[in-house]
Amino acid sequence: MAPEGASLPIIDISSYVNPKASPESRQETAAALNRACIDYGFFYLTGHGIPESRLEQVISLARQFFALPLPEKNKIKRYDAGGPEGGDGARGYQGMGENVTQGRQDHHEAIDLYREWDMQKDDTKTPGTNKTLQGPNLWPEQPAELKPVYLEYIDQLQQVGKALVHAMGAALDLGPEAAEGTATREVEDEKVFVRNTDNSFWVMRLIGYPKLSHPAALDAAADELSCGEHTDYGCVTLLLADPTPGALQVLLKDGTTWLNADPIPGAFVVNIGDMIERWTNGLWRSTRHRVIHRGNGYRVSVPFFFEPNFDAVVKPLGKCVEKTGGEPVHEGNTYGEHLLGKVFSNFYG
Ligand SMILES: O=C(O)CCC(=O)C(=O)O
Ligand SMILES: [Fe+2]
Repeated sequence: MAPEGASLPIIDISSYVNPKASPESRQETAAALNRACIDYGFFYLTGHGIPESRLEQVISLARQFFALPLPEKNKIKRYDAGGPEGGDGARGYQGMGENVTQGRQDHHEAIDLYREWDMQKDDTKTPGTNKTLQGPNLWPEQPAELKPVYLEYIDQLQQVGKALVHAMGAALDLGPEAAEGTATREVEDEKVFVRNTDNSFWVMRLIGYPKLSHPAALDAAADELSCGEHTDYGCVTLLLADPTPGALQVLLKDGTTWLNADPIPGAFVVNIGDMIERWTNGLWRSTRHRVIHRGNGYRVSVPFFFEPNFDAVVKPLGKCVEKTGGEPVHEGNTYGEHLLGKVFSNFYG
């Protein structure tokens, strides 16, 4: 385990949320962010402007949903794409143990929400069925406030995501924003991530973790995992979790030390995903993490995955290739292709 008292860095993003902030304050934020991304790939995010009361409401509504009887939760069950139930293989409620990471069952249940499909639909399907990801979100009827509160929260999160990826572009020293009219999606200036996420194909998971019946001793490999070891496959994750300590653990760069990422009230736990690792040509790594819920209560977390646009081409940025020795780690493909590959392999399969 990590030395007692060790903790992830804290990044205050207010200088990028506030349009009037000084260049000096932005520079300071960008420098701190660069260090956090190099050293950890994980950090706490404060100064985002979403009130703590809203964060508490989001957790409480998710908790109320998971406390419902199973038949009620199964009203929004996720079904395979193309089937008679009208599922799209991705959206909806997933029961306990359906999620698999590295071939092992995870001990959690979840609702998965995605950006609504606003691109052309594949019309080669049988009428009344959906292609993968092309169905509507399945919102629970109960609790009734969940949908309106979450829709507003998702709008707020996208603003935070935008400020954060802007700061990331600055932290990589990609250069000032290109002149208006010349800034296409391919231009690699400090706004490159902002433009390639301006129609973010975001994902949100509401996750419920019951108490494990055979949790491992603190240092041992776990018998039962709440969520197995993985990296996140997208851009940046803004995680909101209830106060349960000791559940989320982050693997430090030494490759052996697990650090508890215990929640700080009002802050998000943020981590970078595989798309940022690819864009930065490995300068910033997506960090491995896992969940082993050893407490007695029922733990709730709500990660928001702020992802690239579905059609964004994600390939190593020239400046990052230069800084890392000149060999690109990937030839590039669209985020949509990458995501579909994940959906078909049960994500962390
Ligand atoms: O519940 C958590 O703390 C983290 C969940 C997670 O890592 C994920 O959903 O990718
Ligand atoms: Fe994760």
